[in-house]
Amino acid sequence: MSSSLKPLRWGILATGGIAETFAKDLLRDPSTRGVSDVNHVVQAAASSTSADRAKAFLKEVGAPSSAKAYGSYKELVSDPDVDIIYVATPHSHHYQNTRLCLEAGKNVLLEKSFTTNAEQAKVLVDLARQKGLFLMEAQWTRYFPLAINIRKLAAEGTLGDIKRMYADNAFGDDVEKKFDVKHRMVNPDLAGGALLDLGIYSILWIFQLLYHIQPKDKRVKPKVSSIITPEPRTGADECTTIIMQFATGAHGIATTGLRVGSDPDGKHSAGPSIKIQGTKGELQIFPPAYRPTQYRIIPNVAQNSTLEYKEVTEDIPGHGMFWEADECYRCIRDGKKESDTIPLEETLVMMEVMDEVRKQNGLVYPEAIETTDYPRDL
Ligand SMILES: NC(=O)C1=CN([C@@H]2O[C@H](COP(=O)(O)OP(=O)(O)OC[C@H]3O[C@@H](n4cnc5c(N)ncnc54)[C@H](OP(=O)(O)O)[C@@H]3O)[C@@H](O)[C@H]2O)C=CC1
Ligand SMILES: O=C1OC[C@@H](O)[C@H](O)[C@H]1O
Repeated sequence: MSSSLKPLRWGILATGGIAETFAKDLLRDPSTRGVSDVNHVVQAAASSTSADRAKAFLKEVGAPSSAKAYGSYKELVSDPDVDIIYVATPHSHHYQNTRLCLEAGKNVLLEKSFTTNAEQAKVLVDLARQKGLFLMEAQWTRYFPLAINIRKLAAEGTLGDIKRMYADNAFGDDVEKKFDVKHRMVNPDLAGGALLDLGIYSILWIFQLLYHIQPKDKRVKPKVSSIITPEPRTGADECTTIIMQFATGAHGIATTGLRVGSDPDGKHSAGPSIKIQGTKGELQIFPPAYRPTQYRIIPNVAQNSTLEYKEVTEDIPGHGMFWEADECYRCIRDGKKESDTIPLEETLVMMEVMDEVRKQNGLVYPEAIETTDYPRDL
């Protein structure tokens, strides 16, 4: 597929599960999602394991034969033909890897959660600003048309004043059977645990409505109260519940966990996992919170709401990661250094909330991955 539009030449840093999904989405024809103003190119991929691994990755995702395969991240960031790097390593590595990219003058799309703590996030944000580079946290769900529609109708007051939200993103796995103690989902050395991996989606849904669409003076860090139950083998957080009170007075209750899930039978029998409760009505979103396709609106009859009950389904033509990539394309084309949909300031506040949750519960990761020292071998 050729395009007359200027290409955005992507470098993929790491060759794991999500890197593969992302690269495949990048290579989808944009017209299948009704988009005609972007031109993504997979220019190169790097694996810290070997160049062969990067080569196999490029083949697997269907990249053009001209795409370069590197056996180290350093080689990737030195490639002058790469415009932007997608960092897809575990959370523990985000700070070191992204700093490597920024120091080399590359724009970055960084997987969630941005870093292990807010201090690291601040260093990256300051560095990107100082160097005039584009930097964005890959909160892909915010770019779904479904999420854009929900933010819009809430901002227009369709639900009335939003007073409370519940948001759950949890898996119901047999943890010991599914995750070896070294697995990134439970391994503290990789900043594993429910909070940074899954809980961030519960928090991001609450932030979209109770923070992002609010007037500027209401966009301040919420009060936070939380509890964590640790995973018995590793001490990573296994079940985490957070209550936030925002400047509007609204409450946001974010839950996450590894052992009891949002959608136990995978058929939505357990109902919605996100509830946005306004004075005129409630909007409910069905799981999974990270890739939702269905919501419904329920009128609040006690307040004579004129809202009508409505169910909406929005299918996704692929996995859905291309929408955040399209945002990167447009921002870079237009000379923007960050996205309005997840501003760096909001990423920092979300990181501060997660720091607070960890502090309240004594959850610390190893010093090597909490430090802002650079460079550091992990
Ligand atoms: N947006 C989304 O829907 C999803 C986002 N994620 C996020 O993406 C990131 C990666 O997750 P995922 O792809 O599932 O993870 P994987 O374990 O599948 O892949 C991580 C990759 O990182 C590289 N890596 C470098 N150092 C290490 C190390 N010490 N241990 C393990 N891997 C290392 C490896 O690639 P190589 O050998 O090539 O260097 C590895 O394949 C996380 O931040 C996670 O939160 C994950 C799943 C879904
Ligand atoms: O971001 C994510 O969304 C999907 C989950 O499967 C994954 O663990 C998480 O990292």
